[in-house]
Amino acid sequence: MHPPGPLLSWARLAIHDTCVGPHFVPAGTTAMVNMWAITHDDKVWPEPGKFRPERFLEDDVAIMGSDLRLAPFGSGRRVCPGKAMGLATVQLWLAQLLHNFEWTASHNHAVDLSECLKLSMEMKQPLICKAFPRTTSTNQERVSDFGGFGC
Ligand code: HEM
Repeated sequence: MHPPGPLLSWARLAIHDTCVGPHFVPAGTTAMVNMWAITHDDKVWPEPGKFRPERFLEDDVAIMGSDLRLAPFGSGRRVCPGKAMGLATVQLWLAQLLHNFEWTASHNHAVDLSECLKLSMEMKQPLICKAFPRTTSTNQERVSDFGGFGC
């Protein structure tokens, strides 16, 4: 829903006249896929602005490129060749962070999911949260305020 690369692909050049749905695309046209617009279109995703991860339990959506409602790695012959590695790496980071720390929002900084469009999609406001190690006996010792990246 928040594609890290909002403009999915680098520019593509139509080398022949062609049609995409009802749209005629003449040869020589440069085109880009705006994945951000697709994932924020309420005709495609009900209430796209809401953080509702359970939507993926209700509707099984393939993310490897065969379902164009959500294709963070692109699709077709130029699909990301690192998609399996990317998924495994992100899942490993996330699992390790959740396994080793308990996370809470910072009292002083509310979670703000606003986005800032750059070459990649960044958070407008840094995500500030507190991490408590799960391994300490009290489990209450504050380790750090973790500041994510923002614009
Ligand atoms: C979460 C991690 C990743 C995301 C979200 C991602 C996303 C993307 C996207 C959207 C494209 C453009 C696809 C298109 O044009 O249709 C792409 C292309 C590409 N990615 Fe990734 N990628 C990730 C990880 C990786 C990794 C780990 C590697 C290599 C080890 C990699 C290598 C490439 C290459 C070489 C291309 C260009 C493919 C081509 O133009 O033929 N990516 N990636």
